[in-house]
Amino acid sequence: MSPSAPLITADSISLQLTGRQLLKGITLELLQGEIVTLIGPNGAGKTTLLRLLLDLTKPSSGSIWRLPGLRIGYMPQRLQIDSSMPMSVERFLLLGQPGMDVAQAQKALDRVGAGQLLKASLANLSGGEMQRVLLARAASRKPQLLVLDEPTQGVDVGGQSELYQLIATLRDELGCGVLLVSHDLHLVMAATDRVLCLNQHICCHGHPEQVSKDPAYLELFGDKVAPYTHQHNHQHKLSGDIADAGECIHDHPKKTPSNKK
Ligand SMILES: Nc1ncnc2c1ncn2[C@@H]1O[C@H](COP(=O)(O)OP(=O)(O)OP(=O)(O)O)[C@@H](O)[C@H]1O
Repeated sequence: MSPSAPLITADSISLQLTGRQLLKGITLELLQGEIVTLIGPNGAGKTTLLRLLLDLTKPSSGSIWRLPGLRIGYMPQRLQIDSSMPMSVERFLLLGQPGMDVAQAQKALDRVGAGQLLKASLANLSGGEMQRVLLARAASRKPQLLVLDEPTQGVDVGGQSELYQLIATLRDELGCGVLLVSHDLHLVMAATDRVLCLNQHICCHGHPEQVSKDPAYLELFGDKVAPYTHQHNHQHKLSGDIADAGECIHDHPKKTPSNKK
């Protein structure tokens, strides 16, 4: 497979659930070896879009193509752990992963700088340790695509930069594509190839450096490299729907959201 072979292609996908339009007209391409970051405000549909791409939910319209036999490593946004049920990190890494042995579990932890945690109890991990263990599990089966839903949740700012650096290193080592959801645009800028800004539809997209000079981007994010605040010049109803019948009043880049430069 060539370094930039398509892994997943979505063509005009939309999703309506219980009468609400959650996603509208999303077209995107995920390529091998590329880190794509999905940003957007709470409730923008980021997790919902991941679920569609992972084939956990079907779109109401549009189509999604996946590379046949695509191996995906998924890191969920949060993991509910019942503290009354003790589970070691080792057991968690082996659980539901047939063919994986303790040596491979150790290697997966070493890869994310958490080798010392093999025998630790999952319930006692710090926020940063837990994110590394989740990342180790997602990356443990040589995925062609890593899908990471807010991988730095609960991690302090210094730890967040380290984690993003680690994700870029994993991409280089595994040669996989990466799709990650993040709220902290300023931190992911350095470790991402392409940004997709989602608010039910794709508001803007492109290479971070190109996008950071793009008037549409500046209109959305301002020109400060500061903690990410999301601003739109269109209104959303309480339901989350766009008030003006789905039409944006800001200009959209003409390119399709692929990495065609
Ligand atoms: N199964 C469902 N049925 C109905 N509505 C849903 C369903 N799943 C999600 N939603 C709604 O879709 C919207 C988008 O949710 P989603 O979790 O995708 O947002 P998000 O961008 O990931 O948000 P956050 O940044 O807060 O994690 C929300 O308003 C949510 O309530």
